[in-house]
Amino acid sequence: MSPRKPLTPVETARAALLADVAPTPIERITLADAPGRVLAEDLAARRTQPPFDVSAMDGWAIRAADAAHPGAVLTAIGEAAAGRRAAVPVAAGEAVRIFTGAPMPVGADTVVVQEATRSEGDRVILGDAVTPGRNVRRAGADFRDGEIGLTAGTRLDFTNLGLIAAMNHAEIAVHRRPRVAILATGDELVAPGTEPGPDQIVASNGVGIAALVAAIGGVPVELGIVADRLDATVAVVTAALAGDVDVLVTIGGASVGDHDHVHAALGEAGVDIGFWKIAMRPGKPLMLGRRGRQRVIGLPGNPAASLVGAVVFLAPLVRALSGDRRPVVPFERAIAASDLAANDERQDYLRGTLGRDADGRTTVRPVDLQDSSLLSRFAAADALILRPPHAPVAPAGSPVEVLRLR
Ligand SMILES: Nc1nc2c(c(=O)[nH]1)N[C@H]1C(S)=C(S)[C@@H](COP(=O)(O)OP(=O)(O)OC[C@H]3O[C@@H](n4cnc5c(N)ncnc54)[C@H](O)[C@@H]3O)O[C@H]1N2
Ligand code: MOO
Repeated sequence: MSPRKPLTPVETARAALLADVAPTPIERITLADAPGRVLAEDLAARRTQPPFDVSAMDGWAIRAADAAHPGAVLTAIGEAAAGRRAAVPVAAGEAVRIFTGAPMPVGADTVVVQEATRSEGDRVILGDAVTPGRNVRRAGADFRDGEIGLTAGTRLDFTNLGLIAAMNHAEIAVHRRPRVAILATGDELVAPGTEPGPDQIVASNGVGIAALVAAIGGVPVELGIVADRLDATVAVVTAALAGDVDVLVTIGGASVGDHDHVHAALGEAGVDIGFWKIAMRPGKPLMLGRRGRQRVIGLPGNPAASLVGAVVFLAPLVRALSGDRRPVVPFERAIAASDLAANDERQDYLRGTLGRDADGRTTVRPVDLQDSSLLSRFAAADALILRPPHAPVAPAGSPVEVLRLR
């Protein structure tokens, strides 16, 4: 046997995967369809907000100079409400009844909250002296006409869609959702809900991968299960790549056994495999390839290897194809709640559960069993704990890097 080729470091493989991703073509959508999508253009305000000075409170619009002394008495001359400005300007000694969101009347510069006043007929009696400009929101305080409010590459959600609406865009340009075909391979697999034969199991990885793809804004395209035969695998892969998919994900058959045909099948289907065998655990036999603008990710069959491979490679790829300029979600700091063993040359992604210590710091504890076949332990985890290659023992209490799964 030939000596073993060194495994490719995760970061090397991922950098190559993401280096020249061209985002999918642009389409225009309404704001109702926008959550989870990524803006494909810089978006400028089509108006100034607020468009005029507005009152921040219910009260009286006055000239501050009239309230330089406590107990000043003014004459009420009209009303201004949100959507309806006062008909008359405010002159010295006058006040306009005003409500939150109403345009400031001409002549007035300050709003006195109603709780600080008393009125008798058309007389308004003020309390303490007021600060000029108080309770007035200036025109343009939020944004001005022509200003860029959001830049291309921004992922759209509840925090920024209101801004787009307020800037008066009803439609926006986004990148089309990346289409991700998902193909399971293996004679042992049957679809969920069917009765497995004596030596079979239920295919489960594709379900989780489809859910991940959908959650990050892609469109999963289920291709079902192909048998462990080279000709059948070549046929399905070729047909899949002839379709309108941006990414093909295969599951299983990635290793070196006599029934692992994916590497050969991808080659026969014209896929150029740039990487096979990554220095990671789980997920070592993972493949990264391309055919023209289409990308192929060959995930290993063990469930945790499939899902971790999808988190580490597929999710950033789908985000990058969507136009997201920060496709790799950074790990965050947590405190190990138990001792972590020293690591070998494969970057480890331990399944773990998050918690909090007495000081309010985020803690993480590996689940009891880390075998890559265990779906129950993956479902129990809410984070991956990163153990870099050759990391020394990390005693309980040491800082570690984690990635939240939910
Ligand atoms: N001699 C070696 N053997 C193995 C190596 C190695 O380096 N040398 N690597 C091991 C590692 S690491 C992994 S991971 C597995 C991956 O193997 P494959 O990608 O070829 O996966 P399969 O053999 O097809 O399946 C492995 C396991 O996963 C189950 N499976 C497959 N697909 C699904 C699915 N869609 N849903 C649920 N479960 C699935 C399958 O039944 C097997 O039990 O190789 C090691 N071997
Ligand atoms: O990727 Mo394999 O599941 O590490 O054992």
